[in-house]
Amino acid sequence: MEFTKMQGLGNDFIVVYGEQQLPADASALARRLCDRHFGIGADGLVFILPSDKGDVQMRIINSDGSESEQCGNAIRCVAKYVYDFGHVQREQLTVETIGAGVQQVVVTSANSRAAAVRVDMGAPILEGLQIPTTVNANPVVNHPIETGGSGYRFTAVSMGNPHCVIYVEDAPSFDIEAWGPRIEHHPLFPNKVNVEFATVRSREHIDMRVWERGAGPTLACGTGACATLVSSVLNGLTDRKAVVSLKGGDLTIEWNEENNHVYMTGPAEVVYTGRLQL
Ligand SMILES: N[C@@H](CCC[C@H](N)C(=O)O)C(=O)O
Repeated sequence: MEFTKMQGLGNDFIVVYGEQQLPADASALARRLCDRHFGIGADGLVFILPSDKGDVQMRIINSDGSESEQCGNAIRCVAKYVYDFGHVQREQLTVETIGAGVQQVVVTSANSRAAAVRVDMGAPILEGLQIPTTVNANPVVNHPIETGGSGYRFTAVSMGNPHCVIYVEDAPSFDIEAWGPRIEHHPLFPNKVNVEFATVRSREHIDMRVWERGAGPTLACGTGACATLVSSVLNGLTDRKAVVSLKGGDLTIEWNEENNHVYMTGPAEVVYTGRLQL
């Protein structure tokens, strides 16, 4: 099986193209291949599959073997893959996802390669039970969460996958390893949750660190950056367009007032291509 190692702001994926459907052993394969010592090493295993609704379908399996409904950094990698390798020779293309429908993607190219990718990530889901959280409110903003006496407050947003945004004094130095896993598995979130720890620096700039459901600490999370911007607008902390700075770099996120859609712009890179001995 051929694969391509790709990354978006250091959120890294093993990308497989050419399968007709998700392999039955995709979960076990992800656990094995994503292992950083005994496998290739990645945050997730991504399959680019045929689609009858868009140009391609994306399926993303986290490094723990669980499937996610959506992944912002992987969508940009998928767009770059199909554009750079000539599978879709258009700068505007569509990617079908499990949790967020068909997404419109625009590639900006340089020397016939995708240099930046802008994704219409669709409308955020703000209704508590749909996110899902057990909090029956719409939206779920600045809600208390008790975990080991922490007394944090969170805002919940789904971008197709669930997110819990918590504001802290200094996100870059925050101990996400201590708090991330407790909140990921908290009973408030029946499908578990991705956890974003954010610090608003100005109305156009947010620092964020992420603990991902099924993957742990990663260098960046596209859907997490979108959820953080939406949360920051709901809390009156930022304007509707801001740069979200992650450990792996910056994403520009905009929540459009007219159509309610969230737009994410950022890079994607090919690291290398290889062949798997299965
Ligand atoms: N890194 C991703 C999100 C990947 C899936 C996530 N761990 C989940 O389980 O929902 C992104 O860039 O959005």
